[in-house]
Amino acid sequence: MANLTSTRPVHVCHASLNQRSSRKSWKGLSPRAHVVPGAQSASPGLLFTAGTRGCVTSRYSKFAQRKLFQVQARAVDADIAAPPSSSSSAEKVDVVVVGAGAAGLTMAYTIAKKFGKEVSVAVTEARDVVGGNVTTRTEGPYTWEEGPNSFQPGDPILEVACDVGLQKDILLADPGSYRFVLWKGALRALPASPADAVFGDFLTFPGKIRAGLGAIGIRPPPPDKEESVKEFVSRNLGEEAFGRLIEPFCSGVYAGDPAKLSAPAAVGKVHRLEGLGGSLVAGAIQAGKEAKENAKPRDSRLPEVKGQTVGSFRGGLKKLPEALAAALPSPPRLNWKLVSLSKAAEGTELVYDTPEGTKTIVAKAVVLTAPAYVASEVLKEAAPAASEVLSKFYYPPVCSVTIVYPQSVFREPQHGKGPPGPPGAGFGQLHPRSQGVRTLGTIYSSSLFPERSPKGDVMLLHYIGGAQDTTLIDMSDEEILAQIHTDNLTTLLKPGTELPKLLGIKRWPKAIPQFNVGHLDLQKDAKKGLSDAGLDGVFLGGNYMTGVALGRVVEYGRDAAADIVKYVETQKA
Ligand SMILES: Cc1cc2nc3c(=O)[nH]c(=O)nc-3n(C[C@H](O)[C@H](O)[C@H](O)COP(=O)(O)OP(=O)(O)OC[C@H]3O[C@@H](n4cnc5c(N)ncnc54)[C@H](O)[C@@H]3O)c2cc1C
Ligand SMILES: C=Cc1c2[nH]c(c1C)Cc1[nH]c(c(CCC(=O)O)c1C)Cc1[nH]c(c(C)c1CCC(=O)O)Cc1[nH]c(c(C)c1C=C)C2
Repeated sequence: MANLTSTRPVHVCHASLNQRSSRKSWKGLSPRAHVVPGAQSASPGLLFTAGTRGCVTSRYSKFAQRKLFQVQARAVDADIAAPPSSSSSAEKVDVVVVGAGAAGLTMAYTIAKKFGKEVSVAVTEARDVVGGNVTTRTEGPYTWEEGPNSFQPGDPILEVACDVGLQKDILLADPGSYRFVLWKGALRALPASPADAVFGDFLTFPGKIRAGLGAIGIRPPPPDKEESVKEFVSRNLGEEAFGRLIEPFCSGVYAGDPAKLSAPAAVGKVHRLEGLGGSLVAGAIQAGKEAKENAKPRDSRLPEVKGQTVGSFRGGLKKLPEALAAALPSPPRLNWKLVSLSKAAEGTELVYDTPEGTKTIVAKAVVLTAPAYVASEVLKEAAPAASEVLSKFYYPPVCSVTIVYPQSVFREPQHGKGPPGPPGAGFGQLHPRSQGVRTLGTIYSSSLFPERSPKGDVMLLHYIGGAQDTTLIDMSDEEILAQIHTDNLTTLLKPGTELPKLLGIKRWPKAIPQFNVGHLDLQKDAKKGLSDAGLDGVFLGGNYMTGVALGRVVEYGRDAAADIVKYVETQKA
């Protein structure tokens, strides 16, 4: 059996968009294979594998290629931020955004849209595809996500989606989509509201009393140190609420370890409430008042968002990065891997490894949206202290596994809300580490977005691995599939159900940055390290700085664009 490890390099095909130096060269196909450290490895599914191993190009939709081609042609004609024809002369650009994930593309799009006349912007991307963690796949009648499965439909991400023409493609899942937690052999629906928590059977009677008293402030006072999520929640709401509610939540957002995650950094919105009102309940009332006072009129293009819904796009999440990339005045430079940064007379010099050799850009401002471990590497020479701090952000491995069972193999669950898959309503289920199931959680993909798989098929997305199970990634595809199926037999399936159809296993050797105790200090120290090295024009915009939610990185890209432009203007003055 193949034993794929986290250190396995990924060879990225180049035979797609090649959009550099000269008018002629974009058509050229470079045969050179390129190793991209930090790029994520994709294991092809056992079902649809032919010819796709290691070649990400095939996943890039023809539509997006055509769109980028059109934009490319426009950009070349207008000579917008066109790179120099000679590799020896450094190109000059006002803002370079490193990384064409959701954050970088939103940042570049916003700068171009709002400030495009005054400020030039270029996006550079190490891989041959845009989207970063957002990697939707379509094979035959199935469409599935390998990274994020959906987003919280906050106004910023919805507004950006409308701006780039996706208004009609926004999908909001059934607002009654239950989140289930496995507890003592049964799946139990997570309380959807405080009233549910009080009157439902998710917590025992003593557990409810403890949580209720703690929430109104009858609990030990905050200690004089940064608490972990486990400490903070156990102190405020009791051990039971922690184990049944918050421990699985930490898996479902960070794939993390709640004994290590920092309360102020990882669950800042809840942590803040205690300080705001003296207790969680008083703080929530105060925060509600503040939110009402600060509410802005809502953009009329945005859909109404009801209940516990989550969002995506027709065709999958990748539609957003593709639409952002297509709306840029000059397309992202794919296969441009940043290797180093240094201070230059007119700003910051960026050195790239590209299929045409080494290229250099000098920028007034640089926004690094690549992961912290990449930022650490490229800053080694120019800012050793910042580089050292950036190497400390921890990203555990996670695998995402999408499979299909026929509807007939599911048991009728005790919760009475129907089995996964239409017409059963549900978002998915989480498995606390204490419950003896290795899979972290399962998204009911075909319940959430039924048009992504044929009727009668139940498509499930599993996440497995994380901060408390780091050796999972060393297992073979067959072993991972067998583990997922065993776990499904425990939680969902009729005994004797046969192995499912496997659509794909995606290995994320470094998945999600952990906002562990000390995270806020690391963030401050990383910024200070840059400033001490004289790199004031280099901005850290990765999700380890902004927050991990997809909606949050888009919000950052949109809202921080003005600050970057302001900085550029001070440099031009
Ligand atoms: C398995 C998984 C599940 C998730 N589930 C959810 C979810 O359900 N909901 C949710 O809201 N969020 C989820 N997230 C989190 C969310 O997807 C990410 O936080 C978000 O997509 C990060 O976007 P970004 O643009 O900040 O970074 P990235 O997407 O990491 O983009 C950074 C880009 O930088 C590029 N790059 C790297 N090195 C270089 C270099 N040297 N030179 C140039 N470019 C470089 C990368 O190739 C990449 O394209 C999930 C994440 C993972 C991994
Ligand atoms: C089990 C692994 C993971 C699942 N999703 C993620 C991981 C690591 C990543 C993730 N999920 C959410 C976010 C965004 C958080 C935000 O602030 O918007 C991220 C980065 C959303 C989310 N998913 C679940 C919950 C409870 C949340 C928070 C907000 C919400 O209620 O929607 C639950 C959940 N996540 C996963 C599963 C299987 C699952 C089941 C109920 C997968």
